[in-house]
Amino acid sequence: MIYIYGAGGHAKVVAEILELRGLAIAGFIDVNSKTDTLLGYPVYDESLSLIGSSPQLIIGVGSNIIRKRISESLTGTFISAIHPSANISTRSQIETGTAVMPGASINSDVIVGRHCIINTNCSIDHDCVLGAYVHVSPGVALAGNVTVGNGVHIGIGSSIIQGIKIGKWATIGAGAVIIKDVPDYAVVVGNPGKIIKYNKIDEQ
Ligand SMILES: CC(=O)SCCNC(=O)CCNC(=O)[C@H](O)C(C)(C)COP(=O)(O)OP(=O)(O)OC[C@H]1O[C@@H](n2cnc3c(N)ncnc32)[C@H](O)[C@@H]1OP(=O)(O)O
Repeated sequence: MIYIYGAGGHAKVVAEILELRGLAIAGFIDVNSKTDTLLGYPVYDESLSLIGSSPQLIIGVGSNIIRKRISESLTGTFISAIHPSANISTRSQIETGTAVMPGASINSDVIVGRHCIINTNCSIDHDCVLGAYVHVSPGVALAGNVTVGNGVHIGIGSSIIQGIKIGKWATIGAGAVIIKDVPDYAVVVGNPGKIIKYNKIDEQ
């Protein structure tokens, strides 16, 4: 039985992937939840230590920094959730805790780190390397050999040309076109992408 940490919209999508995979869901865990059930499963507000000593779980929270903090505070066996319609090269590698949404394509020799979100209908082309806690939003296109640091959010519908390096905890705005490397923590918007500010992230 698998617990999904979080009980918002992203958690619902993760739950439906697990259902399609035939995996049994024990319920959701969310200390801030306003409901007792979600999608017909119980929502618990107690800590995992009360539920079991070594549960299977996946973090269904959209915020990259919150996924990082939760993953570091929990003990258990993290699993991945890969939608059956995702096209994933057998030569690519997806680390534990990562969710891959419907229609996502991941081509040859890609590495995707732990606790990432590879969202609906995005494409990640050959030889890309993504760190941990990355969110690739719906409809994003990463060309070949793109490197993405830990905690990066790549906004919906954006495009990154081949060989680009995106620094850790950077944000790429919705619809941006990235043709130059992006420094750590930078927030980049537009076509061509320009830095508008820097994220202030406490990584601890
Ligand atoms: C299934 C799902 O829902 S997955 C979630 C998908 N969601 C996304 O991809 C969201 C991506 N987020 C964005 O694009 C955001 O607008 C961000 C993160 C880039 C910026 O957000 P904020 O920090 O709140 O910045 P804010 O809204 O104050 O905008 C700052 C300036 O940048 C401009 N700007 C913001 N986003 C963009 C964008 N995507 N493209 C062009 N310009 C933009 C604003 O117009 C504003 O300009 P101004 O100062 O001239 O008025």
